[in-house]
Amino acid sequence: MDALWMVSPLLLVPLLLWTSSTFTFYFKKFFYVAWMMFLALLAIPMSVVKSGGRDIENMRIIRFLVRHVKYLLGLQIEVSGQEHLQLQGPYVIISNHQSSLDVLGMMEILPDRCTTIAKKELIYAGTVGLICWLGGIVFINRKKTSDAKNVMCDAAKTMLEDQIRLWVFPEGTRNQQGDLLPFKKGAFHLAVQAQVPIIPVVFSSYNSFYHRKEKQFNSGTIRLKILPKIETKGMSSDDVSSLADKSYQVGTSS
Ligand SMILES: CCCCCCCCCCCCCCC(=O)SCCNC(=O)CCNC(=O)[C@H](O)C(C)(C)COP(=O)(O)OP(=O)(O)OC[C@H]1O[C@@H](n2cnc3c(N)ncnc32)[C@H](O)[C@@H]1OP(=O)(O)O
Ligand SMILES: CCCCCCCC/C=C\CCCCCCCC(=O)OC[C@@H](O)COP(=O)(O)O
Repeated sequence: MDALWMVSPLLLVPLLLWTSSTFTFYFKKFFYVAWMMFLALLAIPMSVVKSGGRDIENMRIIRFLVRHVKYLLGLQIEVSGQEHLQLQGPYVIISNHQSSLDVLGMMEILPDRCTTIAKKELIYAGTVGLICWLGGIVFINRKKTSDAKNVMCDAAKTMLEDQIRLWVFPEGTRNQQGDLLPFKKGAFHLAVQAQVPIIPVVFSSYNSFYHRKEKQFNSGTIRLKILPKIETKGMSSDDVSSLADKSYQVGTSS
């Protein structure tokens, strides 16, 4: 009987851990990274067999493999305005950026022949880095604006030559404050240089289920709103600032 009194509190420890929201936060975060690394490990040989190397068509494999992950994390994704993505040819998608969880929403609506611009550090993220490279993700060095600009100028040409769509996070970094950081200009130069439309996508705030600082990661719903295109035909580099301002207004009012 004495032994039972001693063991019972010990048995409570894992139970308390399991129900603690901090434990759930770390568990889900760890699981998310580990599972994405595992999925990337599957996607690498599939991509090499399908395309023989770096090819935007590999994004189809990534999209297919990632779509179930939301269920494993207790998340639902609701999409509105899907019709705005039904455009022929290249375009630039811009969206707000809260967390690495944005990848789930991105893969929910990612059109064919669409890849993204990412910080170059991502390429070192193990299997995830390698599959990003195989998926044609365009890596930029944010610390060297001139390098980043050159890469994006080349991307504008490739978009037209290879009929590619690009997803850019114009805030340039993650932001969980529920507002929009000032927009960087790269996405707008890109769209103007390629003379292609911009399609804004707004992710709803994750604050109702996910808080990095407070270590909370509950079940919840991500709402993705795809907005009508913003034309850039006939615009020049002189119009980039006003285009960025207009896109920012559209984003904040949606
Ligand atoms: C199976 C499992 C698989 C799992 C794999 C899942 C794969 C999914 C991966 C998802 C990855 C998501 C990654 C997201 C990120 O990494 S976000 C961070 C990286 N992205 C960005 O930073 C994009 C936004 N940033 C920009 O566009 C910037 O403008 C940048 C080009 C980087 C330059 O930075 P900076 O100097 O800080 O910005 P400014 O905007 O102030 O620009 C300075 C001046 O340069 C002019 N400029 C900018 N770009 C251009 C250009 N392309 N051409 C000409 N000129 C340009 C700009 O106008 C400024 O000059 P002025 O002040 O206007 O005179
Ligand atoms: C060698 C092992 C290294 C392990 C690293 C794990 C990498 C993460 C793995 C899986 C996560 C799922 C896909 C992640 C892709 C999302 C990338 C992302 O969101 O990058 C943040 C970037 O936009 C802005 O960066 P900052 O906010 O400026 O900082």
